[in-house]
Amino acid sequence: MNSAATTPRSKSSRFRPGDRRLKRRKSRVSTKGLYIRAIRDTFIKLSPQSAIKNPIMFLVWLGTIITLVATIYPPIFGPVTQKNSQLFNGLVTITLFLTVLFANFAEALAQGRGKAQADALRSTRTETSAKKIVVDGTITEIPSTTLKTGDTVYVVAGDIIPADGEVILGVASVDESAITGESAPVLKESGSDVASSVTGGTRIISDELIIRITTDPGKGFIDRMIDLVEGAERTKTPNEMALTILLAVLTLVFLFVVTTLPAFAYYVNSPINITVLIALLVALIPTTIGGLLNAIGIAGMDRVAQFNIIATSGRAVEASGDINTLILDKTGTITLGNRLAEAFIPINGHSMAEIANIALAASIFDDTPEGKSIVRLAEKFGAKFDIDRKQAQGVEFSAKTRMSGTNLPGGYEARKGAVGAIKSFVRSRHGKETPELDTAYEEVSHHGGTPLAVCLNNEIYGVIYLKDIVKPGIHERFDQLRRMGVRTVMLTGDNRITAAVIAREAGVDEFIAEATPEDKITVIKREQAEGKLVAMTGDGTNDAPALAQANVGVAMNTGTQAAKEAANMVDLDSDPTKLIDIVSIGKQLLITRGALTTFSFANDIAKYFAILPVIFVAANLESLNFMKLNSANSAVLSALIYNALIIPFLIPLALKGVKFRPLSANQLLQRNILIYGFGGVITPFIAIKLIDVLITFVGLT
Ligand SMILES: Nc1ncnc2c1ncn2[C@@H]1O[C@H](COP(=O)(O)OP(=O)(O)OP(=O)(O)O)[C@@H](O)[C@H]1O
Ligand SMILES: [K+]
Ligand SMILES: [Mg+2]
Repeated sequence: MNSAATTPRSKSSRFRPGDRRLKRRKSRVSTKGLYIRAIRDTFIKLSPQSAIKNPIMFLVWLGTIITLVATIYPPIFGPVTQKNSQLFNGLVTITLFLTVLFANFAEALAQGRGKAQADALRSTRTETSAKKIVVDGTITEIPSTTLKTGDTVYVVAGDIIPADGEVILGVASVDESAITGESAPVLKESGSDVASSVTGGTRIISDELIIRITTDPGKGFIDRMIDLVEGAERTKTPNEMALTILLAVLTLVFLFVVTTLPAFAYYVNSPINITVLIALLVALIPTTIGGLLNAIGIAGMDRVAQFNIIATSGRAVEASGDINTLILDKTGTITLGNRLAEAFIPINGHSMAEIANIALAASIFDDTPEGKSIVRLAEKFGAKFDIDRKQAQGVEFSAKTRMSGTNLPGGYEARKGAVGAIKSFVRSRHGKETPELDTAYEEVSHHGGTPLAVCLNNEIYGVIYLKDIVKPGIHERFDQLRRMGVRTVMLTGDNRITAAVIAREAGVDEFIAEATPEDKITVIKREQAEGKLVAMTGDGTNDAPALAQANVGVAMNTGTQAAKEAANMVDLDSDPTKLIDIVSIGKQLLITRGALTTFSFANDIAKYFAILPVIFVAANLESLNFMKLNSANSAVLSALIYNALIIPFLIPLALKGVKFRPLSANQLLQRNILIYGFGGVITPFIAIKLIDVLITFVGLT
């Protein structure tokens, strides 16, 4: 952390109480277009190269072809009976084909939104030319796609910034709506930690800038964003891999069972035909979750994108659902962050005028919002700075020194800062500390304010009260997190008392006061050593190592390139509280997948009971047919129709995610088993019975 952390970011300063600022990225595509595209992709996905990527559905696809052959030429797999009629084979074929199409459609629909977003992004990235500054200082125009890391370019109002980079000279306003969807221009200037990074594809709307390019062609932020929303880079996450393997193993087991059935059936004198065997196989293998698994993952990434967050990997999104510890800083994240000087408290017999004068002198070069507000307050008290500015020299604030000030002519040093920092400053100059200082500083701290001690050389004049307010609603959000089993740790450079007061008011579980930027990484490592997953936000260059170390590191879009590269998510709105939403989205993704897996497995039990009696009907195991389905054929068909229809039925749930409640992992598990496990067993019995009655009524079997 550095001075950047105390500067309200251009965007978070627009935070209004109660305003969640989670306006969603406006969808630039029509729903109709989305569906047309999804239907087209549904059929493209039937190609073998594409179909094989989903082994479960591929097996169904193979089964469809076999039953199709049996439909065209029924005697091919044995004598034609009523159980093996052309009509029955044909109906099974259609049902199986629909099953494959439904699964393809689910995936295509999930991908569709991302593809549409990618198209929109591509259209903003027109082929631009760049004004490259060459060694002798002259400018040559080259295509922006040939720019490399380290090149220097010149841009002027109206130009599109040709590639990602850092401003090295100039101040200008930039329209970043192409990436953030936010129309208000953002100020960019060199030297500033938070405002010096620019993104290729955005447009400069005033003044001019000189930019050093920080990415190679095709590797820029917008390129990465396109790859991501399009799903080009989507590799299966570890969780998805594990589930895919489980599903594959289950499928193999069922495949084995089903292929050994004919021998067994023959033994009990009840030969089975191939169509029924395939139907049984398809009913048993986990087609529901197999068909929806990819859609769930893609939709999770998409939900993150809708919150204006760029996640660089699906793994990060999932990890955010497993987070145990959330590290947040105080100023600007938990509090509103526009700390303003509220009062001066003179001590040691000094007057209000004296402290106001020294505070003014110590703040005259301080550009932080704190510094500026101190100047305003001091001037209200009639303080004046009548020394020639050129004779004085500013001492910039840093989170490490925790103070700032001005060196005045004649060797005078005016300083203000954290009480501990000023105490040691005064001590090093053989000044004395008084109990009055502690009284004043404790009073401010007990109000949750930040006390700044003011001194001139070795004499302390008093305390400035910087007022800061806990964001409304933050307490409830931490309560939610606690219910989800997530611990929150507040890290602040402020003193222990202030930290304790704010921590209590905000309801965080733990706080660390007088923290240096390095402490962030220490805390992360400590938590990780205990086997915990940690999430944090940051924006400064010195946050980069911690962002990289955290399991989920969210960089602010206003932050430096270093921070953005180290993080695995970038928040385009630069709202540090969004970390809380990210955790919720991740949890929802994991829960949705878990719920639908449970439902899928539970479903198969019922289908098994619907079909099994059919197979052993000749063996007089009629007692197995407790569902009293009309006929063998209608039982098989009903189970298959249910098996197909359940996929489109669950698509909305897979894409939207199951209703999310902030509960602990254990409570969630219990809830899910109850709803999706129990429901998953009951639903198909009822549905299959209904379908059986219906198809018998219309005379299909
Ligand atoms: N402009 C400033 N001049 C002098 N001292 C400052 C200034 N801004 C902050 N301080 C002091 O330095 C301390 C550390 O600042 P730092 O930015 O590291 O932490 P913070 O803003 O209090 O909390 P957080 O880390 O949550 O942002 C502050 O608590 C305050 O006492
Ligand atoms: K199934
Ligand atoms: Mg700060």
